[in-house]
Amino acid sequence: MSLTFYPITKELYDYAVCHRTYASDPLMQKLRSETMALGEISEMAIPPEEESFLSILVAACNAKTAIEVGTFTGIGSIAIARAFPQYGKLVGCEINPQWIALAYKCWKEAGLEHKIEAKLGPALKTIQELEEEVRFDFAFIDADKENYENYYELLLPKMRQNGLLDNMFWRGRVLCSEKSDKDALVLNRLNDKLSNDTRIESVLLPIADGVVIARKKS
Ligand SMILES: C[S@@+](CC[C@H](N)C(=O)[O-])C[C@H]1O[C@@H](n2cnc3c(N)ncnc32)[C@H](O)[C@@H]1O
Repeated sequence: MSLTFYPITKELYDYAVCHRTYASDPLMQKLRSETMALGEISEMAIPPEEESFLSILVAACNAKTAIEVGTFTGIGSIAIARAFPQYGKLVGCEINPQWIALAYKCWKEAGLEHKIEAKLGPALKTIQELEEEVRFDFAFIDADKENYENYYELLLPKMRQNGLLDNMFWRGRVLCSEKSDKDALVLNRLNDKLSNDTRIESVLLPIADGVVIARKKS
């Protein structure tokens, strides 16, 4: 097995972030500065390269319906919704009304409010209450880690094709699964499960905080 990889530096990371399409998109820049102004909690937002990655993935698989579990201030939802064709629909699950209010403002500014339906409340309940026949082309799981496996199991039967799970490195803590670190244990167990799950084909990519792409097998 090849062990070839190139360790990333801050300079190389910044270089990568600058070298992408829409790197200086004014709407995203504005939303990012409003998110940063929230202080430490802004760390929850997906990084710029992941935002572009999401858009490209959604467009590449021609997704028209999607669900985001954990919407926060809306960066991921905008990245997904603007990659849709004319009639796409995203369900955005979020527990905190303050974040949804901020996201909604930006959806309107982006002219995407008709493509995104915010579902306020615990995402587990939202997903359980979806109509039986609802199906998604794409899912982005990015909320409370303790429920990641539940989100995965509930959404898999509803998926037509691809899904993405964020924070699967949990800032490196998946490597040292201390009993006290429940989220690291959950994610470590889920990484093991996903790589052996015959229902999907998956890869854990070393970008952002570790991103799993899972393709549902037909
Ligand atoms: C990492 S952030 C999501 C970042 C977002 N996807 C983005 O594009 O920037 C996680 C979000 O999940 C929300 N959240 C946490 N637990 C939740 C739950 N049980 N149900 C719904 N949302 C939840 C948090 O309020 C937070 O906004």
